[in-house]
Amino acid sequence: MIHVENLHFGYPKKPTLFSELNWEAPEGTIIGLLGKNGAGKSSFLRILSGILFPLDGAVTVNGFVPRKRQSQFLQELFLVPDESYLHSGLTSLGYEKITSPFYPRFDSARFRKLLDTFEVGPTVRVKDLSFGQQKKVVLAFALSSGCSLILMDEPTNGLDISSKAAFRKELVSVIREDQTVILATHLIKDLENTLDRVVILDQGKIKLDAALSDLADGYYFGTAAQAPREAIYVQSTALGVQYIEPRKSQAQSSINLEMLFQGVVNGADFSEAFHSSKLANL
Ligand SMILES: Nc1ncnc2c1ncn2[C@@H]1O[C@H](COP(=O)(O)OP(=O)(O)OP(=O)(O)O)[C@@H](O)[C@H]1O
Repeated sequence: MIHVENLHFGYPKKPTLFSELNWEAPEGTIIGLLGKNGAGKSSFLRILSGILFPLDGAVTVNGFVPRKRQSQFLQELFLVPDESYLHSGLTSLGYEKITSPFYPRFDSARFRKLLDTFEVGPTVRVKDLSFGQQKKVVLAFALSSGCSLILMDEPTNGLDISSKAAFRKELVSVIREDQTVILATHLIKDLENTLDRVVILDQGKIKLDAALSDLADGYYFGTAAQAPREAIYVQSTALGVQYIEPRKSQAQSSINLEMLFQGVVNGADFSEAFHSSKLANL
């Protein structure tokens, strides 16, 4: 559903952000796009949305070229930006009224239910909502949009602890099997137990693109007093070490996304024991 081939992109008078970036995303997955501040996550989502244009290379989404912004493309894509863009005089229901006609599969009952779950009054004006509450209006809309591709830029930024938990719960329960969601964030822990795939963007390249199930199959995430010999990444804790090693006979462990991220950006080699995923650009 998403094909990115030899993408080259940079802002004027700035160093190149992406060069020869290749990526494919299957339909029906919840993908975490992880990267440090400034890695280019927002820019990547904007390129997929057709708001920014590649300098070179080819990008297609659902068979459409995003930069053409055709109506059939736009009605199947919803982008939740990091910053709030709601008009201050609107209420949530007013926002729904003017925006939902662009999305043929929009589910109004779900939107209202999600506003209730997120504890946002539907008739309160945007100017009287906090940043986090405004974000929840847009997240509720995105989850009700019915779009085949939903892009969320730092979705949990500004949400309190219980709202983050509510968002995670709703995300995994309302997304249909044919919908793809890309969640871009540097707040990695916020996405735990929601993702099917993880993509790590670093230094202009996709350093890891892997299904969580493959990671759990191929690697063991453990703690010990000392690192085992075969560990590919180790970090010290107050009580000893946390480590990642190729999984042998151990039962599957739960994946520590933060440690995975640190391992990847610090150059840990995930290629040897990991045949079933794509390790693009390595
Ligand atoms: N409109 C712009 N004009 C010029 N440079 C920009 C523009 N937007 C972003 N950049 C630069 O591009 C780089 C990537 O920015 P981007 O916002 O895509 O990264 P990010 O991974 O989303 O970061 P963060 O996690 O901090 O939101 C940064 O160096 C940023 O300064």
